Amino acid sequence: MNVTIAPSSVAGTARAPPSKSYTHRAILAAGYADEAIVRDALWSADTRATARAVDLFGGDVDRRENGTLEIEGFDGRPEVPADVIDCANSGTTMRLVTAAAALADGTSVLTGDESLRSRPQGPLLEALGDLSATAYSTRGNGQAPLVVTGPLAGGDVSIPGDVSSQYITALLMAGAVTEDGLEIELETELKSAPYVDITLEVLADFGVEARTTDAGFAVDGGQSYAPAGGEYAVPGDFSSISYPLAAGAIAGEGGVRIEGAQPSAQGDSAIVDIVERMGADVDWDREAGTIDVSRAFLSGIEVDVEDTPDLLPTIATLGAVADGDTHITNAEHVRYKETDRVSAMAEELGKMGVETTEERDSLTVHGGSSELEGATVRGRADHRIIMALALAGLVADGETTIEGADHVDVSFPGFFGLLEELGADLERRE
Ligand SMILES: O=C(O)C1=C[C@@H](OP(=O)(O)O)[C@@H](O)[C@H](O)C1
Ligand SMILES: C=C(OP(=O)(O)O)C(=O)O
Repeated sequence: MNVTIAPSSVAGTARAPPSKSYTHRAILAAGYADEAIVRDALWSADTRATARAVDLFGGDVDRRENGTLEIEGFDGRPEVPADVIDCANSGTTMRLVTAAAALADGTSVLTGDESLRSRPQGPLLEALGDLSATAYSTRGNGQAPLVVTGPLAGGDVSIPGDVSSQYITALLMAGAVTEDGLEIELETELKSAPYVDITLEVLADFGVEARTTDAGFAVDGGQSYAPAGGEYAVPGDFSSISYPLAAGAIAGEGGVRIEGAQPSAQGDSAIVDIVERMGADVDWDREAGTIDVSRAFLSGIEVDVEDTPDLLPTIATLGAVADGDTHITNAEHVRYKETDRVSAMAEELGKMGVETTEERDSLTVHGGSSELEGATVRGRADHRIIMALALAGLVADGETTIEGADHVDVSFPGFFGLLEELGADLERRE
């Protein structure tokens, strides 16, 4: 699907979709449990991949009409899957499920789409191999397809922290049901650290204790997953909220209200502060979970995305509209996502007349020098690139066509419907 957006202003109320990160963890935690109910779950291409893995491990994820997931777990002991586990486009699924597969008494095979088969899995495979499992890449390049043979007893392991925090999440979630537990030593500084905080929060909500240590993290073995009252509810997604929030800041003449924005462990709630620092008029009522934003004159700022890699595409678009330079630093790990998002935003915004300076670890967007020009841009099969370019289309001069826009299904299936409801003038073509 291609989407063409004409210059538009936006106004009205947007409901935040449920958090993708919390949903993945809740589905898998329910899998590790005997049974659990997960309310307000995100049902998207990525979270369906995690649900499929739980099914293949011998659990059963049943989605009711109201969106509630009734999950029968595999009770800490995954079966050897009867089929290859297809993680589709989801890095979170592949990392979390690789560690779960290492608990099975036999061999699992994991694969994914072309993008996922190019992302780094090596450090996690090595960590599992250093424990009692066997884990390797079929091509010997640290990328999927992956073959994992368990079982895993637990022990001490070390792993880099600057490639993906998902390795830590994966080890902590699996470690809790090993015999001996896991002591995880970080070999390098941890990037994307708030995602491990999300994990610790979900584990605690499922009655599992894990902790930070001087060297990294630790989890005792022999624990059971069970949420209080048998139920768990997923909060709203701040990475997704970044798009209507930025739309309001650049094109929200009538003001945009976002609902479902209760505080949680998500580092990406930093987007509220970022748009405010750029000069937008923002009011976040944390108790009510509402954010009100309206259009204002924006100025470029410096933003460190070490903790918040998924915000880079949104910040790049905000920087393109703002006056002056927006300097996005600590961004190397943003190159290991569905696409190399640093280059992708530099190149696609470049087609719209925006000048950028790209370095290995940073992106500077030289905003405000001239008006954005409508252009045909490539979505690069990356949901966040597509959504960030759609924002640019709201304020560009002339029409902007985003090729391959269907991939928003990965994290925000209702994205274009929501933009339309807010008043955006857009057309979909199959
Ligand atoms: O654990 C998670 O839910 C995620 C962790 C982050 O990845 P990295 O830890 O690989 O940076 C983030 O980019 C991804 O969208 C979701
Ligand atoms: C990088 C992302 O997710 P994942 O790592 O799960 O593919 C994302 O949602 O931006």
